[in-house]
Amino acid sequence: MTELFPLVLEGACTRRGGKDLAGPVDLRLEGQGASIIIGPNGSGKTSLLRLIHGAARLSAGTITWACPTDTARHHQAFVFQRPVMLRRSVAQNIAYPLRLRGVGRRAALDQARDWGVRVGLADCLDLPAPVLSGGEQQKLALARALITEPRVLFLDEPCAALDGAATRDIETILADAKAAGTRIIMTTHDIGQARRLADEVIFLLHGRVHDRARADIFFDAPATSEAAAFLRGDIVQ
Ligand SMILES: Nc1ncnc2c1ncn2[C@@H]1O[C@H](COP(=O)(O)OP(=O)(O)OP(=O)(O)O)[C@@H](O)[C@H]1O
Repeated sequence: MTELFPLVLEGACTRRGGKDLAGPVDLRLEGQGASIIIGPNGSGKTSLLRLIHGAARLSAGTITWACPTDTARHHQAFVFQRPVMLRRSVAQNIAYPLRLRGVGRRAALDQARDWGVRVGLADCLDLPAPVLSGGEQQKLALARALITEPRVLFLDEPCAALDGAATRDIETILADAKAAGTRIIMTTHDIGQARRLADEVIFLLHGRVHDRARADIFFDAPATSEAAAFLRGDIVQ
């Protein structure tokens, strides 16, 4: 199996309209577990995630996977805060990435139905996807991402608009994916969620990595006063 990691960022920046959205960032990511990116509003969490995934343009520095970048991209999936639903059934939505990869209609739909059941959408598989609730749409988005068996799953605030029950279901799906070997790189505003899911925390401030530590160390004894203040709920600028 092709090795994707370590992933190494050196002086990586992304700019838009003459403004640095994130960077410069130096980061080395190994191939296991869940890295959770946290930080104040506007600190660059989404921009960094998009940059690593290849959805934002690298304006300076380098991002190097252990394999060719195209190969790494093929093994990634990205889940957005507000998933885009195709005007098709739930099962057809979940099957869509397999169809794009050339899997036949029947085989893709069979797998999609399996994934739909796994994420708790068994009763909705034949409904039009746009009628689902926010939590159900996010479960669909996860099934649609996981059906390609990505080695790396990027998630940008996947539970931001969800209630507690839907959030718990999504976190269970993510924990299962991690246990099955999927590398998770995710942003969240929710410190409790970061505590529940993180193996390591990357704390951003002004587009840069201000602190990074194993999750237990970060939450018990953050190394910087800004991270400590953020965890207390203070406004950090
Ligand atoms: N398309 C864009 N064009 C110009 N500026 C942008 C764009 N997207 C984001 N920004 C700015 O870049 C900075 C980083 O934004 P980003 O969304 O990455 O931060 P964030 O930490 O994810 O924020 P939030 O917690 O509010 O979601 C912010 O100052 C934001 O206003």
